[in-house]
Amino acid sequence: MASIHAAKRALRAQLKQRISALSDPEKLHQSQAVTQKLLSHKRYQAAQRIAVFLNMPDEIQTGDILHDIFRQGKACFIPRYQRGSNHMDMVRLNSVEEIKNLPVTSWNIRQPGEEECLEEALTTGGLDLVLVPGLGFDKEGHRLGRGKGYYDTFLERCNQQLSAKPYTIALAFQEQLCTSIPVTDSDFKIDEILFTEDLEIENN
Ligand SMILES: Nc1nc2c(c(=O)[nH]1)N(C=O)[C@@H](CNc1ccc(C(=O)N[C@@H](CCC(=O)O)C(=O)O)cc1)CN2
Ligand SMILES: Nc1ncnc2c1ncn2[C@@H]1O[C@H](COP(=O)(O)OP(=O)(O)OP(=O)(O)O)[C@@H](O)[C@H]1O
Ligand SMILES: [Mg+2]
Repeated sequence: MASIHAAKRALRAQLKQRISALSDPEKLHQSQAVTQKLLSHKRYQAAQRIAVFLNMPDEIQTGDILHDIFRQGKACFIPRYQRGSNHMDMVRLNSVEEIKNLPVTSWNIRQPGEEECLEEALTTGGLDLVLVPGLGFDKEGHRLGRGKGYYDTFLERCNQQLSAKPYTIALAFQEQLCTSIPVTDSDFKIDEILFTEDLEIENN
């Protein structure tokens, strides 16, 4: 167990370095390719309720996806995590314009303030699709996140509370593909990972 945590920590550091070496044009190019793949994906097109993250600088850029979700009239939910725990809710975002008015957390992520009373995906009809961020992925659908367990815990709650569990798609730069990711029992397997090139991975 301790060695898995150490292996995860080492791989996280390595992946952060690898991603930070990508230039802005390269990140933009890969983000556009992944976005195109997602927008033409059957699961995306059929989904009415979608959870999407507001990307950090080292993640696939989700701006065009957010615009498309609203253009298509789908319901959009974004993470609101609680610092110091592994609790995260997916809360309703009503328009793309709202994003720029959201406060920035100490980890530099835009998200609604805790005092705001917002529609929560899990109590108002669940989710059809969860777009999942992460630092690294392997072909089995294993995922390495940022080490706080927010998505693992959230997806576990989806399974407990929802009759239909959401489909999960991770969005990643090619550089985030690893030969294998060390995992424990609480790590959730992602249904599918979208990369730039012809490397898509399906796990069902
Ligand atoms: N765009 C985006 N939003 C997201 C996530 C994500 O991975 N991406 N999350 C997915 O979980 C949640 C936030 N989780 C996070 C977990 C760790 C760090 C982070 O930067 N940690 C520092 C070290 C923190 C510390 O130990 O004090 C670091 O990595 O340098 C950021 C976000 C919810 N929102
Ligand atoms: N379903 C769960 N319930 C309770 N604790 C969990 C759950 N999943 C993970 N954790 C705990 O969260 C911590 C971080 O887990 P892990 O190292 O897998 O993070 P991660 O998957 O990289 O992060 P994230 O999911 O936030 O992107 C671990 O201590 C783990 O035991
Ligand atoms: Mg995990």
